Amino acid sequence: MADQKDDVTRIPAKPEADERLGVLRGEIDELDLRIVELLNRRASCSLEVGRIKRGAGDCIFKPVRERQVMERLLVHADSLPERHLRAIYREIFSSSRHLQRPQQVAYLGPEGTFSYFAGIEFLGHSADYIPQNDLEGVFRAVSTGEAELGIVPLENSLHGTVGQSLDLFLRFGVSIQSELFCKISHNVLGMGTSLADVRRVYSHPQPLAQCARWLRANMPNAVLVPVESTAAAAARVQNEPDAAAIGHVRLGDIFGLNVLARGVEDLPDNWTRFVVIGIGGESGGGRDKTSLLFTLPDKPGALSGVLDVFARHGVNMKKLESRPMRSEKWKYVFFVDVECDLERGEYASALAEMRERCHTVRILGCYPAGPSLDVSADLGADGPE
Ligand SMILES: C=C(O[C@@H]1C=C(C(=O)O)C=C[C@H]1O)C(=O)O
Repeated sequence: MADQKDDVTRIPAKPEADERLGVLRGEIDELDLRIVELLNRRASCSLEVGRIKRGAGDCIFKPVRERQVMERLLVHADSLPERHLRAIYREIFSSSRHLQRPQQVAYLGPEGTFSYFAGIEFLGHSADYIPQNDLEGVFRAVSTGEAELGIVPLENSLHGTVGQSLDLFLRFGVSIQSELFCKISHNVLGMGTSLADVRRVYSHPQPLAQCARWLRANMPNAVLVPVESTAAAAARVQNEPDAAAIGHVRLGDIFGLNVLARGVEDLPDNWTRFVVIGIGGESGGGRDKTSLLFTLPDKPGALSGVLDVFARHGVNMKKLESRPMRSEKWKYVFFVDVECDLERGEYASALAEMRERCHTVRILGCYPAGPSLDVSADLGADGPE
């Protein structure tokens, strides 16, 4: 009781509260003007950086620099939660890049795929997102210059490599500029209101695989139909009341569908690693990962010889994958991720040794280790901190 009374006495009387609100709002108005003035000054600096980059034929997107800017500022996050500061700066960077040169980002469309949300979450709203019908379209758009950047899924924590993405690196001379890890959650969406009425479930093969057990247990009679993307599945379902799509929860808003079941992935810790592809990339320090591919002579010890080069030079290998070469049957190309910048001077002799042992070595990109982002959040349901 005493507490309640104290609470009541602490609330200022109405005229007093109004006066205080007026003062606070006056302060906010003043601060906003200063923020905008500073943002304008920042934009002018960025425009000049852009002119210098264009003069030198340099790329616009500098993920290492962006990470440095962000890390320096996060130390100062105080009343503003870190997550909010990151979101604000994601948009400042997005605007800044756009001012330097409007950026087209190709992705596997249509709007509403996980690639789309990964792009927005990482590169912000000032880029122009150009949907492509398939992953090949994303690589092609970047290699022809139709898009400055592309966003492609490379691997999933439950289902491994997206083989098609790796294969496309063999056909297109694009490089990896950055990576990001996205938490993925799947939902069943349809025009109806009950799972029991669903006869067909459309989705991309990856989500169908990631939800296989749940689907067998909860929709045993539905036929699973693989299609080009999760959002393409949602588009189809608009005209088929006895069908459902599996994908991002916000496909419901985009395509006017009901969410029939949420979080239907077989294991909740479901992450996809995406990479941002472009032509060339950022040079200089601060890059802590390298992706490369190599082909080997057909003789005993060829692969172990390359792995030995890594071991002797203290290079930590994170991933090794072989894919068919396609141009020659029963020949393979190896894709490797290592935990260092292989273009740095200290690894020059390791690279030279590798080149001696391999038929071909191609560095796909050196880039900063990527952030982990939750792209699955239903923004409407995103509560306070
Ligand atoms: C301003 C620059 O260009 C881009 C925008 C950045 C920013 O707004 O801080 C940082 C890196 C680049 O992606 C820069 O290279 O410094």
